[in-house]
Amino acid sequence: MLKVGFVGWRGMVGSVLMQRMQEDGDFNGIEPIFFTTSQVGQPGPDIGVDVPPLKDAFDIDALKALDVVVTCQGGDYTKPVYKDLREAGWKGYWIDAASTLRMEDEATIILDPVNRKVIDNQLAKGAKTFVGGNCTVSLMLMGLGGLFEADMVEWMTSMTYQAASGSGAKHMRELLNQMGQLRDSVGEELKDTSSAILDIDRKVTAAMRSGDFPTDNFGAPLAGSLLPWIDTKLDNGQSREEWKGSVETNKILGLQNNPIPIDGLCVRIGAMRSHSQAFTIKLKQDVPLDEIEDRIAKHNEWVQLIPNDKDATVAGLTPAAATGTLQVPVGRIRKLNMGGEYLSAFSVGDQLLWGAAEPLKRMLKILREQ
Ligand SMILES: NC(=O)C1=CN([C@@H]2O[C@H](COP(=O)(O)OP(=O)(O)OC[C@H]3O[C@@H](n4cnc5c(N)ncnc54)[C@H](OP(=O)(O)O)[C@@H]3O)[C@@H](O)[C@H]2O)C=CC1
Ligand SMILES: N[C@@H](CC(=O)OP(=O)(O)O)C(=O)O
Repeated sequence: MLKVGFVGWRGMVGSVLMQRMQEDGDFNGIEPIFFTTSQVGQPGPDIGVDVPPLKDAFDIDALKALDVVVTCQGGDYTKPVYKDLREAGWKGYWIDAASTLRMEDEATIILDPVNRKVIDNQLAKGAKTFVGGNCTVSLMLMGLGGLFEADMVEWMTSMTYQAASGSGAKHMRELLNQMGQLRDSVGEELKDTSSAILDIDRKVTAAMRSGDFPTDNFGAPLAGSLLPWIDTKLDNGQSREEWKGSVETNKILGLQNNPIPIDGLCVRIGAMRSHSQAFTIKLKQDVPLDEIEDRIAKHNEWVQLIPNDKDATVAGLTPAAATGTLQVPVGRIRKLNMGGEYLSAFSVGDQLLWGAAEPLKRMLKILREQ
């Protein structure tokens, strides 16, 4: 029975992973051992089977006894511990949600409905390090995997609308506090349906700009606004999040030697936990729309084709519709005015499921089936 250590299981991503593993009975047939960076000795989580008290996540000897480490603890944990553990001679499997190791040669980015062949090849070569992809990248590939599989994409832009959860739990709380503060600033005026909307707007804007508006986490108002920058700046003017779109996609697809150009702008919006993306895709050839839709729809069981009409779009192609589900709706598929090779599409997906926890959960299952 595989001895599997879980680190970061009580965080936001880790909690989603625990929930999904319980739903699918994934704790049966493994020996789960739970680790912590702050609560050593406390009881482990209730997962329906007995588990020992929490162990120290920095105890290299305890980690060395494991066959698999699954970590959702973040890069600050991965950075020192992975190195120390490998240097101590550990040959087990490391499955990680953090971005730290993704672009390392020894790491495979995991998204098995898209790159199962790459994963299997790496396993056959003895690879031991498997890392979940960036959330926008994984969600884009889950939605448009059919086009990449058919080698139809010459280049692509992705303009994102990313949810607060991508920055963490504190940011989700801050977004809600911002929303509440905006609403409260005009509570009386909203009760009076004849009050002037421009007065309401002026008050809301003043509230957003006031010194007591809660912005400690985002650094600026997000509710009623947006933030067209995610992560740090690179020398070429891209944000790191934008850079990941290209390098991670091509690594997942095994195309590092002949990469598909992908770029765009990443924007934080006031959604809670589903990321959306608008794509402009330059196809290699002018392919009829019905063939394109067919390839997208048949690629995997989670992609959900949304007809390009208003009712279907506002009902099904939104964060409100996708959150909490494994579905990846893709819609607004149409040819652009620029010509038959130019395609638009829009996708939505829960960034804590396919964007974070689900690929890790599935990788553990792949290891068990070996
Ligand atoms: N947020 C996201 O969208 C994505 C995140 N990731 C990766 O996953 C990592 C973890 O992200 P996320 O889950 O958002 O981080 P969290 O901040 O929710 O959790 C991280 C750790 O914080 C500790 N912690 C301290 N206080 C609490 C508390 N009150 N409740 C729960 N945990 C607490 C826990 O460690 P302990 O039990 O040891 O104290 C926990 O494992 C990220 O750093 C990133 O690398 C990857 C993809 C997407
Ligand atoms: N950066 C993503 C979330 C995330 O954690 O990404 P990564 O796994 O690449 O660090 C966002 O802000 O929406």
